[in-house]
Amino acid sequence: MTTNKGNIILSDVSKIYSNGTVGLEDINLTFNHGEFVMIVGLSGSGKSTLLRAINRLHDVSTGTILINGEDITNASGNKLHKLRRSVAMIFQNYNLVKTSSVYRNVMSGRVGYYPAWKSAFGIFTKEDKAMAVANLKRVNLLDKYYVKAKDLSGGQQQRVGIARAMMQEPSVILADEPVSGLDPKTTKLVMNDLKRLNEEDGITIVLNVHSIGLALKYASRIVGLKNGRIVYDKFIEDVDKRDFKEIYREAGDLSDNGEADDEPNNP
Ligand SMILES: Nc1ncnc2c1ncn2[C@@H]1O[C@H](COP(=O)(O)OP(=O)(O)OP(=O)(O)O)[C@@H](O)[C@H]1O
Repeated sequence: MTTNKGNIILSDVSKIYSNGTVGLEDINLTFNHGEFVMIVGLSGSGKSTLLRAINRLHDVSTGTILINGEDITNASGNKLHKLRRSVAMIFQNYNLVKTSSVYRNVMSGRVGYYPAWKSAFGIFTKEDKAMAVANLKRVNLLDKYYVKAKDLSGGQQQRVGIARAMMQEPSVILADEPVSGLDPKTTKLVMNDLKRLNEEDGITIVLNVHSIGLALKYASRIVGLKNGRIVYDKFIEDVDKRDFKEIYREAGDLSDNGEADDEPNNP
């Protein structure tokens, strides 16, 4: 039996913001189960718009997006709720409740499985509490269980964000510049956590990044955006480093291409 789990298909997707700005134009892309896709492009090229369209944080103007074989662009009610649950999101600014404990933040990833009143009172099953412990272990932060999010470093907060994402039992993780602002060593820890989830759990990962160095090091596929359009799409084995000059050239800005990152090596 074939399964669509972890597949994302965008067909003829465009996004025009209400002020007339074109966020995305004629995007046709298929991400398959288990891919680690890194989206590169200059600031304003449409990377965040793409991720927000995939989990329907905003509506697209035209086109359709299938997640696990189901159309999220027209979904509502229970169907939308279930589709969103299968797509976890990791944010640049971590999006944690800073005054809450690590445990509470991680458990909040589970609320999609509970009626609102139960999660509001923090009523979770033993199994789900055990899942929180297991996910904190996976990101090596179990010792921070009771610590408030605000007392963690940026890298630790992002890894709590990853543990929280895992509580959704997602088939897809969307990560919007999850390592921007982190130092190279911490970046490596966060990226290695994501790579491990991708390889061990087969979770499809779509990750926005400014750094070409990081994309070359971790991606199984690299997609380049410019002005809301796809200008590059290659599997890592077909990538030539020189290709990226093309993506960045027109803006005349090669300073932000990530070559200052640590050299590619095995994660
Ligand atoms: N809410 C909005 N309203 C109007 N225009 C927007 C909105 N959000 C984004 N845009 C515009 O859409 C285009 C794509 O923006 P987007 O944030 O997707 O780019 P990006 O590649 O993620 O940039 P960055 O790397 O800086 O995060 C830009 O021209 C941006 O100004």
